[in-house]
Amino acid sequence: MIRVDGVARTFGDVSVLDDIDLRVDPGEFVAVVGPNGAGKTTLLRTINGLLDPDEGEVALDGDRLSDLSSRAVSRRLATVPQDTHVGFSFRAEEIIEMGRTPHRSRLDWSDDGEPVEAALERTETTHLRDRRVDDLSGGERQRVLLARALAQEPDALLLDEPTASLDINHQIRVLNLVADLVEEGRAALAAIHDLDLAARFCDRLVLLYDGTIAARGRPETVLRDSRLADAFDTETAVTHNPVTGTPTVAALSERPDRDSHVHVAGGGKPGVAAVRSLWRAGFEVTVGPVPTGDAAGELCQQLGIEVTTAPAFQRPDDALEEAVANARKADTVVVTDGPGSQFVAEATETSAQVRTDARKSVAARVDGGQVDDSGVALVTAVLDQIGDGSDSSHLGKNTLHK
Ligand SMILES: Nc1ncnc2c1ncn2[C@@H]1O[C@H](COP(=O)(O)OP(=O)(O)OP(=O)(O)O)[C@@H](O)[C@H]1O
Repeated sequence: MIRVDGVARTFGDVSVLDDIDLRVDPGEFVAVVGPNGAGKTTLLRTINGLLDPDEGEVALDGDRLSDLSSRAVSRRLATVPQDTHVGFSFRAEEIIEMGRTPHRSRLDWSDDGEPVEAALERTETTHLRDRRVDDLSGGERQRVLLARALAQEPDALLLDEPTASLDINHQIRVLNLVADLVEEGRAALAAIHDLDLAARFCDRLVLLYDGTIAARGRPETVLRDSRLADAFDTETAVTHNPVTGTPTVAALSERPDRDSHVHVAGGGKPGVAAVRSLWRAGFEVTVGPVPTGDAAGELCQQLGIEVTTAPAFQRPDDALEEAVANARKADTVVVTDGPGSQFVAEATETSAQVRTDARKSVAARVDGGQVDDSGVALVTAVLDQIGDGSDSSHLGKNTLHK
């Protein structure tokens, strides 16, 4: 088990890690995620003893790292580094045999070779055993270093970007292998840039940002945490991969900042198209009511947009009241011909308050409620409606679909 207690580390006067607490139990695969320079490698190097923390301590199976010899640490913990350059022209098999060093006594260098054979097999590198490591591709070298870590027969694994040089097939194979090793009772901590892979294979994510752990927990929770956008300095949308069923994250390009609020009435395909284009164009958007489980409602949840929902085929009294309140606050209301829109249309058409308060009335009935794929016509109509024609002229597919 890996335990990190109150670890701090500075380089010069720059604090890279500050009061980090972390625990990885046997049978757990944890990913450290975070932007470039967040301190992921520094954290891993502090855990394997290559760097001393300025404050705090690291323990392996309850023993303080500072009390263990480097051989003792290497018997418990193996590292697959980010930089796979070895520096000497060894054969792959010789590199993997180095993983046995912590287990050999100084006098007896005999070894049954079984762990090396097993490591070659599990990492599918047997065919590379006689090749010189500096002739191998980056991905092949990365698998050889994973094999060296396995030959070490550790209880815990540290992996720094283990899939960085791997093709999509080997990414999955290597992470499946790590997941299998974890299921056999090891603990694994990996710095992983690819949030989708981290979410798919790891039990927990730890978001490292600004020297501290900004969020931690199950992948779905961390990836939906608002601090993810701060950490990566970009808005993100989290959806579910229909094949793996695990979260997938899209970084979104910067939205223009428009100080206008649009309420969208109606879900389904027209609602999705309207929400997507208005959101991308930078409006504050509210939506509703839409039927429970509606695609527009799901999109809103992924984008963090306020949406009111109600069971289909029922008059959505409470949801309608809320939606009309949002429509009343909005600068304009877009009524699409998606499900649920008729209620707001009725309410806004009969509500003098909505008509007068929101500059309001029902604003954009673009193409009879249909929204074209690019959304340009809709966004232009909304800008015209609220008297903000300033930059509608350059709105094009690219602006809206980045
Ligand atoms: N030996 C060092 N001397 C000075 N600064 C260092 C040293 N090692 C790391 N740093 C700095 O510490 C910060 C964290 O680096 P680190 O490599 O841990 O980040 P990372 O999260 O692994 O980044 P990446 O995702 O780019 O691999 C960076 O600003 C880096 O420049």
